[in-house]
Amino acid sequence: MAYEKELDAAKKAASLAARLCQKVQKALLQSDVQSKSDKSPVTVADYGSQAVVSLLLQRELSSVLFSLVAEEDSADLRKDGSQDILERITKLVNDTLATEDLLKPIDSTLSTDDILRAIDCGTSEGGPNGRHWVLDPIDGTKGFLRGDQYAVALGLLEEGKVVLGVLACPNLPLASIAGDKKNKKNSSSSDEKGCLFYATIALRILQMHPSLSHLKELTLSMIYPAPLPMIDSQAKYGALSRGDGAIYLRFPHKGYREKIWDHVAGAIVVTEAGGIVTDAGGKALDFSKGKYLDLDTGIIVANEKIMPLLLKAVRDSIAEQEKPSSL
Ligand SMILES: Nc1ncnc2c1ncn2[C@@H]1O[C@H](COP(=O)(O)O)[C@@H](OP(=O)(O)O)[C@H]1O
Ligand SMILES: [Mg+2]
Ligand SMILES: [Mg+2]
Ligand SMILES: [Mg+2]
Repeated sequence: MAYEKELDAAKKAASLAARLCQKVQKALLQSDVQSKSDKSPVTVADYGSQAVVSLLLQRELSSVLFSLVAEEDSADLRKDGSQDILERITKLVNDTLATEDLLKPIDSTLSTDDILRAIDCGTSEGGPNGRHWVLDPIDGTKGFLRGDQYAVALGLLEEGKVVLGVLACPNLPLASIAGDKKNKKNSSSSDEKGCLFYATIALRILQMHPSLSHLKELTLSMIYPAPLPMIDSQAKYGALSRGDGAIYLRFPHKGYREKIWDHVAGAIVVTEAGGIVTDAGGKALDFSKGKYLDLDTGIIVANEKIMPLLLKAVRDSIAEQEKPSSL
């Protein structure tokens, strides 16, 4: 199978990073001193997750050329007064790595400098040539803070195309989130949470992986339309890929520039499940332009039956809004 080694490494990295995030989210929710405006636990988890993925991918793949386009960088951690937070992140990463029975064990305790370096491996600009890993260490920061949905989203670009994606969604129920009673009645696992979606190009049949026991893996099939509750992060792409819903429309405010790490992993998970991801003009997303997506108006995700009608409805609606008012 193409990308087998890369997929194994990516699943392991995203699962382990998700474990780190779960630990921080649990502590955040249990903390008496928690205040809604306190963003520091998110920061710790974002940096920690990015360091874990960066370290794991490099150890498992040991390739000379390693390019990672990731959301976070270490600039703030290098400023005066950041030593405490950096030490917290370093401990968190070391503790997380120590819990894993890694094929190639991380042999020594990592220093704060090792952590800074691992985070800064993610400063690649991406682009149309070669291989680039793309990481959102915590997608859905708002959901994470609320104790709700978030995802560790990791993808691989080859010559500008997405060839692999992994979405670890620790809080996403295994059962459909569509409120579909028929679906839930037959499921003994409706209270279980934690999903790992993954796809490589042209891999449609997915298997269980025993070493990833804390996140269940899911076979993808994008078929059933149903209304979904609002959820944060690329867990939306995961939910659509398994048929919880059939349409995802994302129309940010004018001038907002979408980043590739918010869509790479989700896009391949959906397309390999038989769905389509385009911009409002019906063009496939182009991940080859660097960190940002250059797209027309918004992002539309649907299955192939609905897509033509949906695109027309979106275009009509945009045209209607742009019509000069008769008043
Ligand atoms: N005003 C805005 N419009 C659209 N997307 C935004 C936004 N502000 C932030 N985002 C991006 O949307 C992502 C969350 O997506 P969603 O809204 O689907 O949960 C955020 O990822 P992070 O949480 O990784 O920063 C962030 O990159
Ligand atoms: Mg994001
Ligand atoms: Mg993020
Ligand atoms: Mg962010």
